[in-house]
Amino acid sequence: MDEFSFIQSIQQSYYRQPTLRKGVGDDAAIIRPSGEDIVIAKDMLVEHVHFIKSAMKPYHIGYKALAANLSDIAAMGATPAYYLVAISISNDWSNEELAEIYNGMKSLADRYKVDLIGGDTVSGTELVISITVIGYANRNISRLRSAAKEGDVVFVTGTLGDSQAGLHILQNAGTYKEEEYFKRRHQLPSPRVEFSLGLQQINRVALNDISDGIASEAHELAESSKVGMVLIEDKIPVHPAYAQFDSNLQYNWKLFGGEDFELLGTVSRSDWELVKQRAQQLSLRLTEIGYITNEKDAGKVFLQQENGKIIQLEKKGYNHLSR
Ligand SMILES: Nc1ncnc2c1ncn2[C@@H]1O[C@H](COP(=O)(O)OP(=O)(O)OP(=O)(O)O)[C@@H](O)[C@H]1O
Ligand SMILES: Cc1ncc(C[n+]2csc(CCOP(=O)(O)O)c2C)c(N)n1
Ligand SMILES: [Mg+2]
Ligand SMILES: [Mg+2]
Ligand SMILES: [Mg+2]
Repeated sequence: MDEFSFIQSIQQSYYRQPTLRKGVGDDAAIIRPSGEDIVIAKDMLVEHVHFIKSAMKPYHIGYKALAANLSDIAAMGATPAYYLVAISISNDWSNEELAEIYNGMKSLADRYKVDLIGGDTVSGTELVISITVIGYANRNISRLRSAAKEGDVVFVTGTLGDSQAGLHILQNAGTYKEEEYFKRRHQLPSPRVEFSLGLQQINRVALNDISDGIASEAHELAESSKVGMVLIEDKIPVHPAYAQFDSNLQYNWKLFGGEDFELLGTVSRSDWELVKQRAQQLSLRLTEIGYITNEKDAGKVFLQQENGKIIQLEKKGYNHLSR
């Protein structure tokens, strides 16, 4: 298969988004938006950095690449509409494996009615997938990291540490409880798009998705909003079978592990009930894990430990350029 037949093979036979004027097949795509804010995000997945062939099937790689991007759109309170895929492919990936990568993306794209409208294809030394996702957001709502205010409730969806626990299981043979659950959380993460869209009635919710670990994302919120944040350690939600792992691993994965793609947020106490209702309607676990303090702690995150002691949390997490 050559470059042109590959592009032919990945094209959608029809598009679902009404604002599309031109999709795949010209020098660029054209969208004619209808008055909402346009939200654009990009995230890459790189072989040996984000995945290794032994832990991730091609389908998982495509799925996770799009999930990471949809997660950023969810963290902005937006409705995803389009995606573009740039892919660099090395010789050790077969046509069938490439098709499976696209099938993984397609399954999430179908679920959210997101159209593939462009991209680029090159040969390279390893597999690199760079996705751009485009969505729409209501002009009157804010989901910015800078939106947190003193007195806000700090919440998180789902459970934390699962993805790194899954990677650990995939890399260390053994017997584990709920092995399939943890592997799935690593290979097929769920972007919290429906939950985020369910909050449209609330004007102000500060949101950030957890890609690098909650400690890192909590700092991004606190810095951006110029407030302090207190997280209560024993409220940080974990799966019941998480207790099987070494306690140091548990601590590190839930705070600094990343790739859970859950949403960390803050909202006023008066809107908190509505947020809880939305999660309940989706059967999504949602936990109050802390609160926002004032500007004298600007940019700082504290952890209230199980013994009651409060320590300052380091801005530590997955960091590509830490050397
Ligand atoms: N190489 C780059 N060039 C231009 N802007 C960048 C670059 N890398 C990141 N950014 C921008 O920096 C901001 C933060 O990006 P970052 O990738 O940390 O966010 P994220 O996608 O939420 O996190 P993660 O990549 O861990 O999922 C975004 O506005 C992003 O577009
Ligand atoms: C083989 C292998 N080793 C390590 C990891 C863990 N990992 C890689 S990138 C990342 C943070 C998110 O990346 P980004 O900041 O680019 O969104 C994490 C937690 C993995 N998934 N696979
Ligand atoms: Mg990013
Ligand atoms: Mg993000
Ligand atoms: Mg991201």
